[in-house]
Amino acid sequence: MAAMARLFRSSSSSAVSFLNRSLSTAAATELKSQSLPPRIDPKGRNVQWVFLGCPGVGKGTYASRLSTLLGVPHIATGDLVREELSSAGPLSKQLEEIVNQGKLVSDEIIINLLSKRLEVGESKGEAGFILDGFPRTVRQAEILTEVTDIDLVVNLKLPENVLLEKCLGRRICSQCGKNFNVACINVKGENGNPDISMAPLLPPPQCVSKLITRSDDTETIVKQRLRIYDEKSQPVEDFYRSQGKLLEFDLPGGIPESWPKLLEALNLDENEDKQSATA
Ligand SMILES: Nc1ncnc2c1ncn2[C@@H]1O[C@H](COP(=O)(O)OP(=O)(O)O)[C@@H](O)[C@H]1O
Repeated sequence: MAAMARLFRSSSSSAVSFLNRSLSTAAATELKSQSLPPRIDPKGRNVQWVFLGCPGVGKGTYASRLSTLLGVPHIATGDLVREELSSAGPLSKQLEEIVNQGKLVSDEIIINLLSKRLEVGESKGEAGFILDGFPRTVRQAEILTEVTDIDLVVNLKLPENVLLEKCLGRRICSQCGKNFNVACINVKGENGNPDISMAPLLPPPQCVSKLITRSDDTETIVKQRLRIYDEKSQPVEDFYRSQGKLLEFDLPGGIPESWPKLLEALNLDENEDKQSATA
């Protein structure tokens, strides 16, 4: 990640102006040759990963767990948007309208927010990254390809009716920021797919009175976000599939069933990696 931020800056006075320029020109081609070494995890793998998946699939949950395990930052563009939205800055009103209609923020704005986040990370010496919610359009994916090498793209999948229930059950503690889910999901598998059950992820007593629901987690807006995912983000899956970087992962259930299987699919061992990551 520091590599990515440095790469942006090496061609211009700031990462923000670099990324903005790359939206309108093909300037990034020249930069590609200046790539810096990526972050390598203790087992010798690169950790410059992207998490794809529909709203509510659990990208944030699994990306965040993996970021702790591998010692790389979890960067969620949805969080960057929400931070900007609540900051009462110049973009705040505009972002609120877009997000509450379930639409995507413009590539320009999202790249600005991501660049700023990368610069902060660079100043702290961060290396590697797990991106969650970016790229969400083929244009964003193309820009990312110009500025850094992505090693792996994990595509998390759940049936649409489960996604809707999960979004509607999502709750966030306004104090500690942790995510919970009050939905109790039991969905019969269709067309030969297995049944899916997910126990609620309930908050501890100290969070109960502080729970909030995201303003875009209403049925109408979630359905709109799912529709927009199909239209704008599904092609991003194809983009990475054609490069052989896509790992498809059908979530078998909630965290207790899915987490060990995801680690297995990624060829990671929780205990071993924790030890070597901290060695
Ligand atoms: N890469 C992106 N491009 C455009 N808009 C984005 C991007 N990432 C986040 N957003 C905006 O922030 C909102 C919330 O994002 P996120 O928390 O990732 O939600 P979701 O649960 O829909 O995946 C999105 O609906 C969209 O308006």
